[in-house]
Amino acid sequence: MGTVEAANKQAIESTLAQKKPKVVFVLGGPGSGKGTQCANIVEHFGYTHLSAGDLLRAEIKSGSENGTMIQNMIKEGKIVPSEVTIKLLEKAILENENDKFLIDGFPRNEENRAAFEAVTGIVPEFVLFFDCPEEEMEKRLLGRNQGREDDNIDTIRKRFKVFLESSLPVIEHYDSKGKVRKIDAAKPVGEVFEAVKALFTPVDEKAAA
Ligand SMILES: Nc1ncnc2c1ncn2[C@@H]1O[C@H](COP(=O)(O)OP(=O)(O)OP(=O)(O)O)[C@@H](O)[C@H]1O
Ligand SMILES: Nc1ccn([C@@H]2O[C@H](COP(=O)(O)O)[C@@H](O)[C@H]2O)c(=O)n1
Ligand SMILES: [Mg+2]
Repeated sequence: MGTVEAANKQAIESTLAQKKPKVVFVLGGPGSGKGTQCANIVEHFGYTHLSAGDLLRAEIKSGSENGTMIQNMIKEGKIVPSEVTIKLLEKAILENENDKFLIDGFPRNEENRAAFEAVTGIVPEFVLFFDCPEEEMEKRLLGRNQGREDDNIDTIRKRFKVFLESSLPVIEHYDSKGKVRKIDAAKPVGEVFEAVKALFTPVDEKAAA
């Protein structure tokens, strides 16, 4: 890394440390409904939604030098190196005036988790975990129809394997710290959101209701 690049990196990290954003990680298997529920949380609770997958897909579209590498990784259901994804997340947090963020689909593996913590110093308020059987997730992904290159049966199977082998251990890590809020995501969208709402509604409002 050159001197200017290193100075820029340091400036971003110190600005981020001053901003002290409130972060909720939103995790769950592919197709468990993370994006769907994040949209509801944004509408009701004023968070900003940052999907790591969406940021990576936008990076491909922008024609960035990492675009081809990211596209190949996504096609194979593999996890992009942390430095790439963290840089995109840092930029998105700093460019937004909000101070509370839903970070969807990140951290996806131990490397993501440890690097994000080391680089940003941000510890999540809690981790929202959408628990859903594979059979249901597969059905949802095959019916999603959003033109995603990774929504085909071969890549879906690879994504499930990566979720089990690399992402579940991250959820277990946060569970051991008492940070995981597990939601039954196999239910209809409205019922899932009722369970989500209870987690975001301040305790005093719940008492008054
Ligand atoms: N509770 C639900 N019941 C039935 N269908 C759902 C439910 N939640 C989401 N869906 C549908 O399932 C598909 C996947 O949902 P969504 O994109 O929110 O999942 P995701 O967890 O963000 O997936 P990915 O990890 O691939 O980004 C979408 O077509 C969505 O409309
Ligand atoms: N932390 C992450 C998040 C995502 N990816 C890659 O993007 C793909 C799609 O992610 P979605 O959350 O939108 O499903 C995912 O399969 C990975 O290839 C990543 O590398 N790191
Ligand atoms: Mg999504």
